[in-house]
Amino acid sequence: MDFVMSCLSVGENGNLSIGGCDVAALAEEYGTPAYIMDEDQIRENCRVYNRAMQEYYGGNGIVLYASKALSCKYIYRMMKEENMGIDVVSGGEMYTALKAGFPAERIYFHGNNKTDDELKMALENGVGRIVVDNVFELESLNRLSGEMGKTADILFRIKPGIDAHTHSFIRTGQIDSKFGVSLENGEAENIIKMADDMENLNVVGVHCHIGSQIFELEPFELAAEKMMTFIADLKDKYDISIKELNLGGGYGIKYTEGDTPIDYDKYIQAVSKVVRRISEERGIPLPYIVMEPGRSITAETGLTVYRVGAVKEIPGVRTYISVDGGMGDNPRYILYQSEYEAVRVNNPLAEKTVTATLAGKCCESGDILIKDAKLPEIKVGDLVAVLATGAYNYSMASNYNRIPRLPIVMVSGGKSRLAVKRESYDDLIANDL
Ligand SMILES: Cc1ncc(COP(=O)(O)O)c(C=O)c1O
Ligand SMILES: N[C@@H](CCCC[NH3+])C(=O)O
Repeated sequence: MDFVMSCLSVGENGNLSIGGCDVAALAEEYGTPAYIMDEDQIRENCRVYNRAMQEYYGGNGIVLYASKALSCKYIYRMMKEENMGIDVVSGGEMYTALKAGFPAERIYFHGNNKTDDELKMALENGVGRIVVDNVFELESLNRLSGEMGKTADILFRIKPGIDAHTHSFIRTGQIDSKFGVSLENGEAENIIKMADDMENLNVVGVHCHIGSQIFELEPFELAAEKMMTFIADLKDKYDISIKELNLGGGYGIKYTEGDTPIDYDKYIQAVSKVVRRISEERGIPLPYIVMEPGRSITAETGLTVYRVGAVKEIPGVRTYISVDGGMGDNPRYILYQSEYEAVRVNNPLAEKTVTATLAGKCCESGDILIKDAKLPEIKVGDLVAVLATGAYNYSMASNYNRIPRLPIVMVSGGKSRLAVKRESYDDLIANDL
């Protein structure tokens, strides 16, 4: 039996090990609960994408890390070192990246309701691209750019009308979505024509993102086909040249044994064939390609280690194993009924003889990490690791019940260090007046 995360192994002492570090020793050193991430694996994932960009597009493009998956200064510094760009979706993410010294020109600013202050911040700092979502934003951006004496390089977020098979909350490419303008009814075409006449804006590209945790090739190929056709139509009809095509992220990862992600390399190869074919057929130059993977860069590189505080067997009904974290550090079950796998830190490959629900410590019945998890015998005091929590956990964490947020421990080559400190009770009251 294997782990769902390839960076895990079993150490000589029989404990779970990540990036050459004993998880029990890390739990001792940094306390529980804690996120533990394999830095080398994050870097390798970036390199897989950068190599694919080189191989299939001859390097004519950029890979952005969609930093909503996990945003902190440490990771932005890593992304800079790995020659990645980043996607930010709020003033807060942008601020964090800039404070980490991330180069502004490699930042793409997304969002369906950017405030004037956020747009000004992007313009002031020379953020590389602003991905415009709607006509109101377009007008604000043109006005603000004029007032500030700047020209903004923009892309448009477009709904290509593709319904990828994933949880309805994380689908974004279909017509009924709050994100972007739609291809179908001429909305996209109209807004681009409008922007083309605006003095302070430079229309550089188009963007789509069809959803997240997608396991199929076809929706990506279809999106690329629709977007390339749209680019060619704009050229034919209005002589508008779109130089940049941003195809978003969304590649699925392995949370449980049942998940069957495709090699990222294969997605990129398949999509590049579509892009090249339409470029030839329609006689338009190959656009500069942008990709925005988030989850697939960090999810499988991280785990969350918890300590068990209570085991409650309700005869004939269910057994609850309660740990010292929960929906505050991982809200994905309560939001999407997401599935995870957990292992006992000691002897993690022991036979799974127990079915029990791994519950959090929040005052909420739905505060569950894994419903009916398959586990080995677990007793109070044991350490349990929930796997593949490296994306959309820390970044979606809350202080519900005034529980301090967890630290992020990075491991690399058998050594560990803190990327984010554990919040203290004083941090919790720091803004209380
Ligand atoms: C615009 C945009 N780009 C990229 C991503 C990253 O998606 P994923 O983490 O699924 O790769 C998202 C999130 O779904 C997004 O909204
Ligand atoms: N936050 C989501 C995905 C949304 C992606 C952002 N558009 C998750 O945890 O799966």
